[in-house]
Amino acid sequence: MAPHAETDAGTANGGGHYGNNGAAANGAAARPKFIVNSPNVVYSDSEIRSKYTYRTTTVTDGEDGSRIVTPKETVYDFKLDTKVPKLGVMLVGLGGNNGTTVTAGIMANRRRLVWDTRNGRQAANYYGSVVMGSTLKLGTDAKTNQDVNIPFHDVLPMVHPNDLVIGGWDISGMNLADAMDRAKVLEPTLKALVRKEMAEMVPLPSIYYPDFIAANQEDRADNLIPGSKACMAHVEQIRKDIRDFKAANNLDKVIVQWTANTERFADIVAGINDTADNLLKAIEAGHDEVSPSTVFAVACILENAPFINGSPQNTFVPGCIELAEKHGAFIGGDDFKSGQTKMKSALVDFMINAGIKLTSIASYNHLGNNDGMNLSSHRQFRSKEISKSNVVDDMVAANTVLYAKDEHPDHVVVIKYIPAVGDSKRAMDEYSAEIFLGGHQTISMANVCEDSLLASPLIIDLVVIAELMTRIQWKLHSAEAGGESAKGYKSFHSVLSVLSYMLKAPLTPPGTPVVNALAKQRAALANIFRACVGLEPESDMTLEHKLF
Ligand SMILES: NC(=O)c1ccc[n+]([C@@H]2O[C@H](COP(=O)([O-])OP(=O)(O)OC[C@H]3O[C@@H](n4cnc5c(N)ncnc54)[C@H](O)[C@@H]3O)[C@@H](O)[C@H]2O)c1
Ligand SMILES: O=P([O-])([O-])O[C@@H]1[C@@H](O)[C@H](O)[C@@H](O)[C@H](O)[C@@H]1O
Repeated sequence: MAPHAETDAGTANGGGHYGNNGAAANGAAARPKFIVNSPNVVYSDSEIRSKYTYRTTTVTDGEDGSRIVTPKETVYDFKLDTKVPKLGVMLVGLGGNNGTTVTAGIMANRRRLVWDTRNGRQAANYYGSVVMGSTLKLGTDAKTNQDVNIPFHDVLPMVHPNDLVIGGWDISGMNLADAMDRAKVLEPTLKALVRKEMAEMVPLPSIYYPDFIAANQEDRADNLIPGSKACMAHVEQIRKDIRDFKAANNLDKVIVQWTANTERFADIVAGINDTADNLLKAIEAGHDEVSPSTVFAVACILENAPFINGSPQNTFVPGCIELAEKHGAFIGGDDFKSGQTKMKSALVDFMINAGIKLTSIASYNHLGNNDGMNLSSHRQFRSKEISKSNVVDDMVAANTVLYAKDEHPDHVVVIKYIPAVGDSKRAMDEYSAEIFLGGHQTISMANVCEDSLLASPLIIDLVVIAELMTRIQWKLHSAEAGGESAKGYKSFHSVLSVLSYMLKAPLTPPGTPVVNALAKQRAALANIFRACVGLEPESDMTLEHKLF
């Protein structure tokens, strides 16, 4: 049977979000899916303003060694621009497994494609995207007293992924149809339906500094901007590419995301990449310790295009973070958290918060895609080993009942390259723990992760949420703030730690703690968006079901 063409204009991806596909993408203000009935929330044609009381608890040491716990309230004013922009996303590594998969996936959803598989007809979907595939609790039904849950995408006006305009760069000049074949991720029947559109897409030439990725990547490097180490010409070319892409597609904004190969870590060198000024000088001087990903990040910061790093290398050297802060540009990273590590962060969260003393984690996987081949080189593997290992640190440190200071579970990360399995990574993990009265619990897990089908929805979430964050501003409520400085609204800090749910090694503003616990990361995301429309955090206390 021939691949099924597009379904009729069904509702698969219609309504159910702010406006219809595209309707809100022309910069028009999106119609809210719900109205908050509160004196603290004011709606206008282009904004939602809310007054939000943020309640925390400070702990101080009492005189007798006790602890004094003081509830604290900070009143904020939030301002949300409800105009959903026409958004472009430029992927570095567009021709890779993730790049081709996310591009074809958005095409399939936009056209509501249905194709044949050996298990029957398959319709396009956005499963695995927290924004498009999950819900959050809005409140309790006044009549039935039951939870009312809404699509996550409906909580605030967000770009719909069907409306994204995609482009990007790759050191491989292969068109996306051939690159999709090279990736070996998608069903032939789906590929047939998007082949024509994919074949028309060819990645822009990119910068290639051989020392930063595995030597085994050299064969595909045939689409290059001249020059094998950092220089300002590279920064300016990338900036021009962003401007040209924005103009050619009549875009309001562009977000850039690194889904290119994992690089080795860059050495942090005083006088080279430790400050913004030194980093720019180092690029001007052609210093060979500046990586391609850092050059892309600098170009995006200077072009005011949010830049997200989906790989584990330390793209955001201190000078890069300082540059983003100076320019008020947004950055986020690092390393998509797609399958094995997402499971790890959830399982460790459960075990440690259940009072089970996790004593060791053996985290092995093998995969056979090009990412795996790149990671078969030790220096690139080391970047990944770090991001996959640090993901439990906060949960362990928070439980001083189970762990003494600086005590932590043994944790080994192994990644092997086995071409035969392709993109279908096999993860095998063993979690050993001590339980009651000297007992032991061992959890052994096999987890087959189709890496690009798991990572692609994260690429979408990172883009949609990062764009939304550019439209949220805050200030201390005037009654609290007093001085002139409180009168102007500010954006969130340049480092978008709110993206942590999608990332293995969340980048946070300098000096702030890293949270890896998966439930906390998702709660932070949902509750920050609730606060933007004046709603309290979801506490799950459900006193209404307990006190009567
Ligand atoms: N589940 C996942 O797939 C997953 C999860 C976490 C992180 N990642 C990371 O995402 C990245 C991409 O994964 P993938 O499976 O798509 O890998 P891939 O090797 O298939 O694709 C990477 C692409 O980047 C290109 N490239 C390399 N250097 C470049 C440069 N300087 N400029 C432009 N393009 C460049 C390569 O030619 C290739 O097409 C990897 O770093 C991987 O570690 C993937
Ligand atoms: O599934 P996950 O741990 O989140 O992430 C994946 C790793 O398990 C795998 O080893 C690596 O090759 C991929 O690039 C990705 O990082």
